[in-house]
Amino acid sequence: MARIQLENVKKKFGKVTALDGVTIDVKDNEFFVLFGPAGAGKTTMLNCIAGITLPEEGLIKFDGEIMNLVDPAHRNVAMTFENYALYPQMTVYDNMAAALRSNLYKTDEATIKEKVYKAAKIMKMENLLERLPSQLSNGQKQRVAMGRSLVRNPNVFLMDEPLAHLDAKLRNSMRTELKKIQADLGSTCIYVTHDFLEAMALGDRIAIVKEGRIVQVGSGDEIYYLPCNKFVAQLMGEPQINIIAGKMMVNGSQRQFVINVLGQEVALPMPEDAPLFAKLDQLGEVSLEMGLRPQNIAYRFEPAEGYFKATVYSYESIGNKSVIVAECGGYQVRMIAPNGLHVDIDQAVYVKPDVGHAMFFDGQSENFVGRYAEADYRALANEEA
Ligand SMILES: Nc1ncnc2c1ncn2[C@@H]1O[C@H](COP(=O)(O)OP(=O)(O)OP(=O)(O)O)[C@@H](O)[C@H]1O
Repeated sequence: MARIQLENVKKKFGKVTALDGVTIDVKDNEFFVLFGPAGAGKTTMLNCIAGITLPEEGLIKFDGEIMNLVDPAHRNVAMTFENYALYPQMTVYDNMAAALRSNLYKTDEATIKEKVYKAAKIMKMENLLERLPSQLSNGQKQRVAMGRSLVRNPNVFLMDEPLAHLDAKLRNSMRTELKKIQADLGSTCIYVTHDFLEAMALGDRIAIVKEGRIVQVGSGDEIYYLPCNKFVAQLMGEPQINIIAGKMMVNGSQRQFVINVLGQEVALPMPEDAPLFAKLDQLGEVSLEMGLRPQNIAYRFEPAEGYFKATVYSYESIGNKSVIVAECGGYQVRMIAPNGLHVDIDQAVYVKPDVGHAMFFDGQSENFVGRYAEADYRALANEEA
């Protein structure tokens, strides 16, 4: 297993810049997640590490050794592709054994058998070993592709959305299994996903990728609670964080976040947080955006003090919970609710933002300015580092 580094790696495809100076340092034995929107450059990063794609600039290092000119077969990486890449004419057993039988590894058949059965057991597919890929479901093919990586002892596992085609239940159990396997094998793993929960569950650290650049690297908690900008805050969370534009004002000794509701100024009283206010004061009276997670907006169906009247725009289940989207004075706010409520579209709902959990972004640059209880979250992030 190995430490994997990319230093200022650049890759263009024609006019498209896929990687625009990527630097990452993945520790030995780390589970490192690449998370970002489609087309951000995640797969290209894996391909550069595997040697399938040659970057125009920058270095790829394994344990400090420059690999740029080492061909893929000699990098000893195990890559699991989203499209499985199985040999159609070979049984599952032979697919899994293929790499070990190659000239490069020349493993004896008894060892191969032991390794294939061990991987098949982990992947819960001992009963599939005699089948051909055409006789497998997509989810089963995916497990074979993963199993094929597991039989090797590679420098690094590169996994490109390996669980994407599995149904939700299998995906959950495989996710737990994967993390366990990685810990047991003591392996370095670089894992691409679109799925926020998967990134949070698996990553020792997560790198946020946007337009060929690394925007932020940190533990899941660090990125979730202390996102470096609005883009990261919006990416990290399901349902997405609420963003409300406004200005911080002082009224006597009371801070207020003033927002515009249908042409009227509405002031939200802000609880005291001296370090946060000091940061905001430094900025002066600039436009801000307040980020408030859906779980930090309370709702009820009868009027109450401190609650704003809104109407239900949608009520939708997202698995084990639901999201109520409410419309209030031109704003749409997302809130978490239990499944199975009796809620009608357009009915009245009363909402109350718990602004004591807010984070703030500069309205112009969209960079993170500060948040409530920031020191506590920084301490949590340092503990995890
Ligand atoms: N072989 C190629 N030829 C031309 N353009 C490419 C090629 N491979 C990738 N690109 C482009 O490079 C950019 C990065 O692509 P990449 O596949 O790395 O993104 P990604 O983050 O993995 O996206 P997804 O999550 O959709 O797989 C995209 O704009 C893509 O269209």
